Amino acid sequence: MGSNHMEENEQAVLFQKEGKGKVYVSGRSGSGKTTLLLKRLHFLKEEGISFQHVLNLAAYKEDTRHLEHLWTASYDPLEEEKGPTFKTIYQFCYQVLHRYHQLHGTTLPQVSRDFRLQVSKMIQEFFNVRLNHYELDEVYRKLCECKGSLMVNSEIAKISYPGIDFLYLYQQLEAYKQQRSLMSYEDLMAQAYQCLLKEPALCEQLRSHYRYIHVDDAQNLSFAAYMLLRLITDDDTSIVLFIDNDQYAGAHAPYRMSYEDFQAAYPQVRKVVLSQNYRCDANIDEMIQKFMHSDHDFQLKDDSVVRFITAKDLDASYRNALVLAKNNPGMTFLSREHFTLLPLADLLDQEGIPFTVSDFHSFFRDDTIHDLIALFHLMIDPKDLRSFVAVQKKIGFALSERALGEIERLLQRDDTLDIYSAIVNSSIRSSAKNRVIEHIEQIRIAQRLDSIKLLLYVLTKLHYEDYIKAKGVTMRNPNILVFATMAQRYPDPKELLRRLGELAEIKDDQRHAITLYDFSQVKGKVFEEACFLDCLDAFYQIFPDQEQERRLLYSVLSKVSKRMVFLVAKSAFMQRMLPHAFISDLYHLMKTNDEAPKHNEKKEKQPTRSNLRPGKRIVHKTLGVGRVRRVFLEDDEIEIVFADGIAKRLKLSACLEASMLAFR
Ligand SMILES: Nc1ncnc2c1ncn2[C@@H]1O[C@H](COP(=O)(O)OP(=O)(O)OP(=O)(O)O)[C@@H](O)[C@H]1O
Repeated sequence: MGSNHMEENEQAVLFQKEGKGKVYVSGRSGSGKTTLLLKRLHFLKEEGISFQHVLNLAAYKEDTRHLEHLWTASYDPLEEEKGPTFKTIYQFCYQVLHRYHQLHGTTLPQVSRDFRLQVSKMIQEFFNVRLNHYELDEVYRKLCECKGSLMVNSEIAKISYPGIDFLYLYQQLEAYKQQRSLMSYEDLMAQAYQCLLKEPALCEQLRSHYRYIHVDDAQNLSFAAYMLLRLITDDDTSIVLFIDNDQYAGAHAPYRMSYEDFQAAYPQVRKVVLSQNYRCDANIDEMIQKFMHSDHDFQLKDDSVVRFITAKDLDASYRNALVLAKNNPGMTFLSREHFTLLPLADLLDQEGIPFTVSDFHSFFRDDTIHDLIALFHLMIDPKDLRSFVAVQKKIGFALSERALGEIERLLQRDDTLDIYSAIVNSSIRSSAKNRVIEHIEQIRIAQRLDSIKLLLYVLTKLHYEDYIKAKGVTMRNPNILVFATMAQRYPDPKELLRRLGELAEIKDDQRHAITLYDFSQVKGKVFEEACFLDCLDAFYQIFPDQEQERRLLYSVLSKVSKRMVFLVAKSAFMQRMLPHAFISDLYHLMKTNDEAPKHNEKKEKQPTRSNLRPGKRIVHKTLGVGRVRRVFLEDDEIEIVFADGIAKRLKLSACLEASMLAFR
């Protein structure tokens, strides 16, 4: 009661006559920030302020739609009046740039979402360094940060990354974009700011037009965006940030604006702190608060709102999801990675259970999957020249274009030949021929293998694994595990290919009951009941920076109000799987709660090779506090994520012998 009353008093700053002032509204997920924003807009309307002079910014398009929907539902159910408009910061910056280029008669560059591929090529070309998916992600984020934080060259030059001259890379990327008249989302914000600096008249126009600025989910803004807002505000402009710095902020160089920084930018800022969680069940709220803040005083009353279900393998885990879907038509299924939804979509489709899945076709666009499908086609049909051409270099056959041309002619002339007999009959150099001949017998035997054995065969015996390894893809990668799950489900390779073909045709726009989303699609959505499909370490290796991963999981968890289920599998594709460290944390948090006070006070045992398990909180004598992420007993290594979110691999025996580790 007391705190509610306090909050009301604090909120009153948002409802002063004429609604002026600068306010920093900070509140965790579900604390009512968006609700308060809408209430404030309604208040301004009642005060007679025209929405024309109000700029409402949100992070994503999905959020703007959600806000429009909420406004109509709460304040204008009959849709009688023109309501407030909501824009993303990117839309706003684009409009600023558009005006600027119109004034100068220049052409506005095109916005392109992602330059990752280009950056990867540049790194290979200039520094002869091949980065895997995660390393590339890290470098790309740093590049984005340089732009979003308006860094000057001398600051960029201080960034170090093994084998890469960072400033040179940054400058090359800039030159690449400029030559092609392209820009990224970070450029959009930085350029809009720079254009306003150069064009005071445009700045003044915007300043006198927008007298009220609201930013929902302000944790997503970049530093450049904040600087831009600074330019279009004066002493009389009201600017209100609604912010939760715990939540995952998007990929476009987010800047965590603290209250102190905001205060430094604007004198006389007021602060409103919202501390309730109106959305989630109290026990879920306890769990997510403890998950984000280890010092939170954890008080759990009922752990039944959160369930963990372990299956013997990944296929069985998806079957558990199917049972949940049958019994709970209102349940939403969430996955960390987009295409890990595919095996569930397959089961739902088989059972005729209506579902909606938004574009899991990335699975079919994935290079490795493309190759595996071609390899399977080739194994089933040794005359399939198209598939052979697509993969032959990747499995070390390395036949020249000329040789392929000759094989094609031989096949056309004699339809009793398959590719391998054509190669034997051809005039191709014997060294090249022999590379294929040594496999022919086995390839013919492989035609009779079941899908899983065939997958193993192409990966190991045909050495496709060597090819993907060089690109940083291992047998534990989600795409391989999903393919293997489907292979296990459809033992006949022909049937497997047929089914994958069918699934590739499933359209995105089905309007059905059960919904399947990956984490990136959760924006602007809330759920009563959710099942987390792929809670495995192998599926969560997305951000090298674990703090980001934690924030992302927190943002998703906090959108589930009543009940959640986590699915874990013990194995996949004959490999032992581990639950992701964060899911393990949640599990231990919920399950050990009963004994927690007594148990925790007892001194933990000394760490040993057998009790150092993923999720354990430890202290390292020199590196400080951290959490065990993985233990590689065979390699005598332990991977620990330290407080700064960076994972380090250490020699396990050295740590134990020198008593470097203790449990927390
Ligand atoms: N004062 C309140 N009393 C009761 N319910 C509230 C109150 N404020 C908000 N709610 C409800 O709580 C839920 C969460 O509110 P809201 O979406 O505004 O939170 P939020 O802080 O914006 O969350 P997020 O950061 O996750 O977007 C909504 O269902 C909303 O209707």
